[in-house]
Amino acid sequence: MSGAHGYERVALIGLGLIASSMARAMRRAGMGAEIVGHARSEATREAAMRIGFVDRVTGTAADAVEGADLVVLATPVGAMGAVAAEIGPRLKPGATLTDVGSVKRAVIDAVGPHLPESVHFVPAHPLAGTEHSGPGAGFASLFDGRWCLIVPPDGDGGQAAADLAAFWRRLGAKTDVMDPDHHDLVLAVTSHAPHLIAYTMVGVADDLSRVTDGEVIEYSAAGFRDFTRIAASDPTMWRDVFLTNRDATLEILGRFTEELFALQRAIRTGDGDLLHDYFSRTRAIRRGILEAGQDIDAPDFGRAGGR
Ligand SMILES: NC(=O)C1=CN([C@@H]2O[C@H](COP(=O)(O)OP(=O)(O)OC[C@H]3O[C@@H](n4cnc5c(N)ncnc54)[C@H](O)[C@@H]3O)[C@@H](O)[C@H]2O)C=CC1
Ligand SMILES: O=C(O)C(=O)Cc1ccc(O)cc1
Repeated sequence: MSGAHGYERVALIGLGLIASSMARAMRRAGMGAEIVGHARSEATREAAMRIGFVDRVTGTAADAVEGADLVVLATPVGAMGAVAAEIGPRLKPGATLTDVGSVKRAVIDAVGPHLPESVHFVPAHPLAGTEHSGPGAGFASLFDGRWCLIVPPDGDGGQAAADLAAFWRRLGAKTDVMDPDHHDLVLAVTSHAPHLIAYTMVGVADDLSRVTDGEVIEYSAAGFRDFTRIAASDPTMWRDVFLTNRDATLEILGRFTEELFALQRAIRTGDGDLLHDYFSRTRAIRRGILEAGQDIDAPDFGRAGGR
């Protein structure tokens, strides 16, 4: 490594949306690092070279990490343990290994045991993405103004974590440090449960549209269109998120169903006050976020110009 956050060679394992966006953002920032990529399929390796966001590609993950100062696991979370087992013995002493997975405790447990003492393990999670996947889906500005959470297994992660945070800031992100279990609970509320709800709602509408001959989709209003966007997200990635963040997701979904039943009951019994109070509370939350000046991703149809 040369100087603060000056990784000279960066290896990206899994060349999809996130890895290709990172590579593009590195180039945009003028980082001179050599970018080596590994993808399992020849077609993905060829696409990465053709698009030009990597300097070279390798047929195995172990070859990609040779001599790399920073190694980024950017596969679905369920694949990370096996990749770590393969690359562990080939990692350069003093290198930093990170990941971009949406779940952190399961990744720490699956990856950590395969790493030599001489390697710094600094898990991370950029809170930015889209419903698209693959090497062609990435773009350099994906992380601009978005959080990247640095999630060291113990404590603050020391200098390696500070260097990784500085690297993410050069990619355009804001950074913060978070404890792994807290991360998984927060993300279960803000991302994982909402995705499951979107998947379910679109599934229900799809069942219904068979009955009504497509009109659910034809006349879908904005809210439902947002659900269809989210429910178009990568099936492998999201299967792995739910299987690996099982406890936190089930905890949040349990609370969600309780509240849903309470609202369902209010509708059945005609309890308009309960419904009105509930919706007033949730409206105040949204307004509070906007007044605090925080970026909200979902299009705001109440404001001119949408987003
Ligand atoms: N898509 C999103 O919006 C976000 C995703 N993430 C996380 O980033 C990671 C990557 O996600 P994306 O880039 O969106 O996925 P993607 O599907 O675009 O790319 C992942 C790539 O990894 C490859 N892969 C799977 N198993 C592999 C293995 N064993 N060895 C090598 N490559 C393998 C896949 O073929 C695919 O090309 C996931 O862990 C996800 O949880 C984090 C933030 C946002
Ligand atoms: O596209 C969307 O709305 C997202 O929610 C993107 C996203 C997906 C998974 C993550 O771990 C972080 C961000």
